[in-house]
Amino acid sequence: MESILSLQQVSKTFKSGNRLLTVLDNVSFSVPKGATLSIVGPSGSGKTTLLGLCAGLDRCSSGRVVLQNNHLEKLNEDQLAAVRNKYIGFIFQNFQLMPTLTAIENVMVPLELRGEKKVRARAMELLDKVGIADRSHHYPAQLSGGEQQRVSIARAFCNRPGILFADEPTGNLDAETSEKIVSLIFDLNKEAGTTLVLVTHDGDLAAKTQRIIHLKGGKIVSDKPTILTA
Ligand SMILES: Nc1ncnc2c1ncn2[C@@H]1O[C@H](COP(=O)(O)OP(=O)(O)OP(=O)(O)O)[C@@H](O)[C@H]1O
Repeated sequence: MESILSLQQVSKTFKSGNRLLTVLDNVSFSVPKGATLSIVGPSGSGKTTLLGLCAGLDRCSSGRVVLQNNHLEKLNEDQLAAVRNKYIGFIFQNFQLMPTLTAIENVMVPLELRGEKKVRARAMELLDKVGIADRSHHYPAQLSGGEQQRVSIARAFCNRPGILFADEPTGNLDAETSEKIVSLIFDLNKEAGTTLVLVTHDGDLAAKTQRIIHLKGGKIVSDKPTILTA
């Protein structure tokens, strides 16, 4: 099956004083279009760093990241931004909404950057889909954590991304809100055929994806299909 994402021998090192810290060590895997995948592992194992490299938010020290036939290491910052805008949605654990913009404006920004027309109507449609159309004129500080996460999901889906990366999408939410957010992500995922790559500490959430990659000390220690019970 065609891959939307492929990593080949990816390593990431950081300088710490005069020492080199290897955070990702020779990581390789491919993700077929439309698949769902979780990346799990202990704190500090490199999960967030890996997601950032896959999404073109950061660059690897060696190796290759190929996303939708684009070799990310060969792109300059503007080209990377264009690839992110065209193919990628990203949901952060701490939402990362712009505090000075209302909910609807937060969703409109990426649409405007793409030069789309009727952006307000489209943003409203997305807020409606995630169930917070009635909060569209609230600023992030006036929204609960779950509501902010819904806005960030609407924003992540606004460019109809081929692939969605979510870093602990339910990490800051209570159990009930988490459940709603998870079904929202998987529903939107099914509807649009979006590939889903999640980082999570939540075993139940990981078990909902088709495959689980386990990282330890920056290396893949297992990469297996999930045994789906439902
Ligand atoms: N910019 C940086 N400079 C130096 N070290 C960094 C940098 N970013 C991350 N690291 C280190 O890389 C390691 C992996 O961090 P990362 O955030 O990817 O782990 P994680 O698996 O996502 O952890 P958690 O589950 O706690 O979020 C950590 O030891 C961290 O301190």
